[in-house]
Amino acid sequence: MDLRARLALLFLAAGLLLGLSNVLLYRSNDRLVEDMRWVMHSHLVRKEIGAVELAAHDMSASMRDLVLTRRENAVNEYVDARERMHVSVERVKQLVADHRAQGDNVQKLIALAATRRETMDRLLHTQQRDPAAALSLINQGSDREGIADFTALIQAMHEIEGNLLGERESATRASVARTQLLLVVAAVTAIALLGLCLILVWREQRRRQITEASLREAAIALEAALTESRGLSSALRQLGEMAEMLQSCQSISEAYAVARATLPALLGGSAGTVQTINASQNLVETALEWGEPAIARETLFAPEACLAIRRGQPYPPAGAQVVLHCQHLHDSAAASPAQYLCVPLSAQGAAFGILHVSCAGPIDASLRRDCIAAAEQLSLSLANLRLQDSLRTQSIRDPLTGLFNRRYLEASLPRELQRAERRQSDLSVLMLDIDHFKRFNDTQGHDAGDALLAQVGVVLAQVARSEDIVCRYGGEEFTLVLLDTDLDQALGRAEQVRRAIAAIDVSHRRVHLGRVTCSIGLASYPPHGNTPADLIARADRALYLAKESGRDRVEAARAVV
Ligand SMILES: Nc1nc2c(ncn2[C@@H]2O[C@H](COP(=O)(O)OP(=O)(O)OP(=O)(O)O)[C@@H](O)[C@H]2O)c(=O)[nH]1
Repeated sequence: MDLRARLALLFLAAGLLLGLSNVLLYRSNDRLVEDMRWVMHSHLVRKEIGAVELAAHDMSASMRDLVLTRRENAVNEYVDARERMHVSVERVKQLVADHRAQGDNVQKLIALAATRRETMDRLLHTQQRDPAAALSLINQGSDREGIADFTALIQAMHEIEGNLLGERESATRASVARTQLLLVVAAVTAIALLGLCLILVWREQRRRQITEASLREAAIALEAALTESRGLSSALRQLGEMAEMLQSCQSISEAYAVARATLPALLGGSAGTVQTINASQNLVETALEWGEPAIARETLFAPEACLAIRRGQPYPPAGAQVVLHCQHLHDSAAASPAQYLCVPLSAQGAAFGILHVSCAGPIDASLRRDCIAAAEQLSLSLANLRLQDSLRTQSIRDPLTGLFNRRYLEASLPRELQRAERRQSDLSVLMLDIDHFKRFNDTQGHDAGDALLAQVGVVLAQVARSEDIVCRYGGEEFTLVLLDTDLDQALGRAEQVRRAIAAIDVSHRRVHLGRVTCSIGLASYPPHGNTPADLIARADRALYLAKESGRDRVEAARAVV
């Protein structure tokens, strides 16, 4: 039942109760008025009986006064007392008409009063005719004839009326008490109902206040949710843009450029860095950074120094008490554990780096969420690009020496020749073969042969310029494409290579295997040909000549006639 219905019911009950108590009060009041009227009536009766007695007494006194003193005014006083007694007797008669006993007494009183008047009237006549005879009658007590009966009757009537008065006063007191009780009951009931109404209204008001407070809280929560949702949608949009851009990256450096451009805005208010574990898996290196770090950090550190890398999970964990700190952060991290976050960059469950952020204040839930989401995107993209890099490397590199393979040579030599043709520049091809490699293999073992090939690869990479293309052509044969290099320059470079190979002190499993030499044949564009096949064939033939001529030497192709 709602408040309005309850209040209506309560007011109805209050109305009924107050109406009932008013009716009872009204009736009780009527009764009280009636009782009081009867009390007044008894008082009046007693007063009139007293008036009759007084008039009778005055009649006797004035008669005696007349007879004894002959005072003229005494006659008038007698007449007045006589009249008063008559009037009072008549009044008493009217007043007690409702009461049988008093009614009977009144009849006697009328008779006795009449007798008293006759006795006194006779004495008055005697006084007027013969004062001495009147005096004699007074002295004989004639004036007191019937006075005893009269007085006794008056006493009896007084007593009856006194009893009646007592009863009526008791009834009046009872009426007063009843009325008072009713008044108290009505007042208490009214106060109780009023109190109940007040309690209901107060409870309703309290309920409304609570409802309003919860509505206000809900509105605040809604506003916060909206703000968070706006922030979330903005972060999602930025993350989406970053993911889209990362997808179009073809190299890790491009991915870092995208990350450098998007992370500062996405992780607003923070400073951060993306750091990756190097190929040797022993150092974490800085790939990119932004902002002024709130906590000083190392740019190069061991992977174990980062708890996020160790645990494979963001660190510090959300809401947990931080006891340990990442060792790549300086001591200030201990004083402000909530101000930094390291999120591992991982692929197939293995961490290959971290996204680290730090703030001047505590890192809030939304920044934490965005960091984790950004790290996921970066992980996916970087892992993908690393895989692509690795596949690309596998497809163009020789796994033993790390040099380009023959496939790469066959793809790049035509391109470089075209470019040389366009630029009208020179280009030379060196074919290099290790001397008596079979013998080396046979005497030192195949593994030692592999080690030698790897060392030759290292030396060739060292002596080559950055623009040179150094390939393992196959077996123990190597090819160097020297850009912008004419025949003379190529002869010089070839000699330099030969000496470098000859200088290798070959060792395998800490065992020195002696020296090794190589033979080199070279051909140049334009003098020896203008197609890759021509240049390779002529360089190969020059190599054959070098072998034939005793090995450990450089031979140039014969000029085309
Ligand atoms: N260990 C090792 N040996 C290889 C590899 N590829 C080719 N060989 C060996 O290289 C040797 C090449 O020998 P040959 O071409 O006959 O000539 P050579 O012994 O180098 O002698 P010359 O070229 O005449 O000086 C062969 O025994 C091959 O088995 C490789 O990847 N590793």
